[in-house]
Amino acid sequence: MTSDLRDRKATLRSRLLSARRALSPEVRALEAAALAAHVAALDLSPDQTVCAFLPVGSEPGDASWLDGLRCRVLLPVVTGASPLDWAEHTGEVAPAGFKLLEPTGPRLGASAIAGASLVLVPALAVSVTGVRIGKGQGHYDRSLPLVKAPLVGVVRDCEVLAEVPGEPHDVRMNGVLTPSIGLRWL
Ligand SMILES: Nc1nc2c(c(=O)[nH]1)N(C=O)[C@@H](CNc1ccc(C(=O)N[C@@H](CCC(=O)O)C(=O)O)cc1)CN2
Ligand SMILES: Nc1ncnc2c1ncn2[C@@H]1O[C@H](COP(=O)(O)OP(=O)(O)OP(=O)(O)O)[C@@H](O)[C@H]1O
Repeated sequence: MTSDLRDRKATLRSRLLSARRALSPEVRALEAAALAAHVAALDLSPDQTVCAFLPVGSEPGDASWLDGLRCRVLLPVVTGASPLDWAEHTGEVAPAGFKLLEPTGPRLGASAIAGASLVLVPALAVSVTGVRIGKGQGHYDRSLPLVKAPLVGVVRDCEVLAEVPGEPHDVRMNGVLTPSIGLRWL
């Protein structure tokens, strides 16, 4: 990666994170309720698997959307600089690195993501052409090449941008899920 691209990504990340942290608890609660309603309206059957995530910190949404999915939900587990591991969402979580809450159940292995019908991907922003920028550790970048199902970036409405600096390893999102609009295919 060129230093110019690295700088542009770092500047964009810090701008997006500052804006996220400035949001009031009231706005966050309204967004979380809206996202939970949107995922509850997705037409998933109980035998389908969705890879989702448990929002933390200033991320849009909260734990309530996981139950609204009404199917088998897998949550990510960080295992260092390798693809993410996965475990089933049962409601039991424990604090983990990066201020995350991770599921405590049996680890299913990195390949579990390949069996998902849909992957909801945390992002700081997604461009209108599907380029995603995340927290900068490459965790999802290393896992998404294993997926054949649709990839949906979960962001705020103002985080769907005209352009996001991308690299060859960035796997494009097929859609975005935002609090005001819900699921939009790109
Ligand atoms: N909820 C959630 N789970 C996730 C991710 C994510 O982005 N969100 N990940 C995506 O790859 C993986 C974990 N990777 C992460 C990498 C860096 C940071 C991080 O820098 N956290 C900051 C706080 C950022 C904030 O306020 O939003 C910190 O620890 O200070 C978090 C997660 C897997 N699980
Ligand atoms: N498929 C991959 N295999 C190995 N390393 C990778 C892969 N994809 C990305 N990386 C490395 O991960 C680091 C972070 O990448 P990038 O800046 O694109 O993060 P990001 O997409 O914002 O983060 P994340 O995926 O954690 O949300 C970079 O150093 C990059 O080289």
